[in-house]
Amino acid sequence: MNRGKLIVFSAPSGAGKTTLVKHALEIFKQDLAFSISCTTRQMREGETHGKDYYFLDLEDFKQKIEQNEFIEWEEVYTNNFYGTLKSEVDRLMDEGKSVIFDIDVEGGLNIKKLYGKDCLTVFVHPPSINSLKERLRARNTETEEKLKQRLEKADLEIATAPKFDVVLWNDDLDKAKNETVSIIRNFLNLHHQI
Ligand SMILES: Nc1ncnc2c1ncn2[C@@H]1O[C@H](COP(=O)(O)OP(=O)(O)OP(=O)(O)O)[C@@H](O)[C@H]1O
Ligand SMILES: Nc1nc2c(ncn2[C@@H]2O[C@H](COP(=O)(O)O)[C@@H](O)[C@H]2O)c(=O)[nH]1
Repeated sequence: MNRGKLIVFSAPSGAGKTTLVKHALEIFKQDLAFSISCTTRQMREGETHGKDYYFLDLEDFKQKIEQNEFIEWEEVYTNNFYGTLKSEVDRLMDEGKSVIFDIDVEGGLNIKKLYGKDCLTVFVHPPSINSLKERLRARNTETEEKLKQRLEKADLEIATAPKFDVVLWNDDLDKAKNETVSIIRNFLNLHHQI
């Protein structure tokens, strides 16, 4: 069986990576699977354990770090840990799927270092910092303090864009969705009708 490839979507919070990754998963149902990360942050309304994330308490997360279960992990925001499990990626690749990741910029670049040319890194670029603020406010998932924490990192995160294989501007959402499909179709050599 052919081993799949890896596609990483990274961006500052609010740029739209989750939206675009979900679209890709709908379009490439047969070929692509989502790497479900572990996190210690609180579950949001509408999220499901084992679908959006594996929601762990800090003790369990730290145990997994000690047992070397993560390919990469980060304390992305103060007291909120996120990590990609080796077992998750192996399981999906053993099924012959390519794997798509929605992870922060450091994690994304670390995965690229590990997998090299089998991995495509996509930086989702917001039109402006102000657009991040507006989108996060409209998403209504963060307190003002958490929103500030997320926005404070955005400039530094945007500065890493040139390190990614592809920079995808997410201004007009339909256009960004179409670009997402064409980037993935090319990388996975899926030239059949979808
Ligand atoms: N092009 C766009 N125009 C306007 N709103 C958008 C656009 N793309 C995404 N959004 C909206 O912006 C909000 C943030 O998008 P999303 O949750 O996908 O971002 P994210 O990068 O995954 O953020 P986080 O890192 O915080 O999880 C969502 O409510 C989404 O519906
Ligand atoms: N380094 C990693 N970053 C991850 C992982 N899973 C998610 N994330 C990133 O964290 C922030 C915040 O996510 P949210 O769901 O709380 O809004 C965002 O940039 C995610 O992409 C991971 O396994 N490793």
